[in-house]
Order: sequence, then structure tokens, then C-alpha cells
Amino acid sequence: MIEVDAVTHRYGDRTVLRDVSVTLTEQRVGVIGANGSGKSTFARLLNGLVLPSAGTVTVDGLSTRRDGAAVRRSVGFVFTDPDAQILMPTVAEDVAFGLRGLPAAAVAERVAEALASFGLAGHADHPAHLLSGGQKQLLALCSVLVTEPKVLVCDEPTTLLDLRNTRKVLALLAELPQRVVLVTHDLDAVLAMDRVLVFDDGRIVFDGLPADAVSFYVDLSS
Ligand SMILES: Nc1ncnc2c1ncn2[C@@H]1O[C@H](COP(=O)(O)OP(=O)(O)OP(=O)(O)O)[C@@H](O)[C@H]1O
Repeated sequence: MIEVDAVTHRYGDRTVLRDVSVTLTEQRVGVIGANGSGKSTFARLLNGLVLPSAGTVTVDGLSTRRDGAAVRRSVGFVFTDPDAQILMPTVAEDVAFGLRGLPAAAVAERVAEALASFGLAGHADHPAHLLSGGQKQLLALCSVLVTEPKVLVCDEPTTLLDLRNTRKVLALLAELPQRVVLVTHDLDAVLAMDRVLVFDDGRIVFDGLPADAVSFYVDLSS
């Protein structure tokens, strides 16, 4: 369970989240809203990348403030910009990075399996920075999932993907055993969620079923 309690967040003197409280128990939660409405900041709160200026965030009882390292282990985060999270020179090394500490044979097996399931097996030894934007996004997702987080937070993970890979990633997200929180501008993608939050000007202005959330957002934007 993810509990966001009375969270306000400011960057300098700019308030970007205003007294947000929400408890998430669903397997699939979508987050939509206008540019700058606070969605990414909200997503970053969930794994402690951002600590709230006021209020608390807990994930399965762990506080992002007090138990930051444990929260980051259990909540995987996929950034919009894959360059922000590709850490190692080659594709296989990048996937292996999150598994450091495990025996080499187990790492090799899990890396090979993960690369194959993302269609990246043929790129294992290629420099990660030479992949296309979409391939980098797949690699970022692959490198996070290989660590088997309990919750996956994705901030616009399909922005750089072509139609085929967008469908592939969305199908993969739909099948994951993990809980998923998906921030997106893709209104079709949230229709498959269990619950959708609509953000506007730092607040949750709608919280409910996907189709209702999408029509609320469409009305809000017109
Ligand atoms: N690190 C930061 N420092 C200062 N201001 C920031 C920072 N990150 C975000 N902001 C500001 O906070 C506000 C909310 O940004 P956020 O990225 O959370 O919105 P968003 O809803 O995800 O937007 P988008 O749909 O454009 O990605 C914006 O006005 C943004 O300029």
C-alpha cells in the first residue's frame, strides 16, 4: 500500500504539490494531467527521489524519509529520459548493474533472460549510449525490472517509442506481477488501469475509474 499523506512540495518558493493525500492499493494506477501539474513530482515522491516539503509518503509501511534506501529497493523508477538512468558502458553491463552482489552465473542468466524478453539480446555488448532513443527506453525498463521491485513507477515510459514498442511496453506493464504507477499523456494507455488520478495545478482533481477520469480530463482541458 502506498500512502501519501498531506503532502505539499515546493521547489524554492514555487509550490508544485498542494496538500495531496491519497492511498493506493490497486495493482494499476494511472496518473494524467496537464504539463506542469505535478505528476512527475508526485511520481518521484513514491520512491523517495523527492522528499516532500511537508507531509509523509510511506510504501508498505516504509517511510521515504526515514527508510529511503529500503524504499528505493522496493520501488523501481523508470524515467522519461532514459539517458538519466543508463549507468554502464554496455547494454548487458547496464542490466547487470542492479544485480551486483549476486553470483556471476546468476547475474549472467538473469541478464540474458531480461535482454531476450525486451528484444535486446542482439545488443548485449553494444555501447548503451549508441542505442536508439526507443531502445534506450526499453533498456531502462529492463534494467529496473531485472531487480524485481515490488512496485514500478513509470514516468512517461513510452514517449520515445514507436507504435510497436509502445504496445509492447504497455502489454508488458499490463502483465507484470508488480504494482504499477504509470504517469502518461497517453489516454488510451490509462484505460487499462484500475484507478486513475487526474492532477491539475498541484492537486488531485479527480480520482476514479479510467473512463471517467479521461472524460474529466478532456473536459478540464477544453
Ligand atoms: N527540480 C525542479 N526544480 C524546480 N522546479 C521544478 C523541478 N522539477 C519540476 N519543477 C517545476 O514543478 C512544476 C511541476 O513539474 P512536474 O514535472 O511535476 O509536472 P508534470 O505534471 O510531470 O509535467 P509534464 O507533463 O510536463 O511532465 C513545474 O512547474 C516544473 O517547472
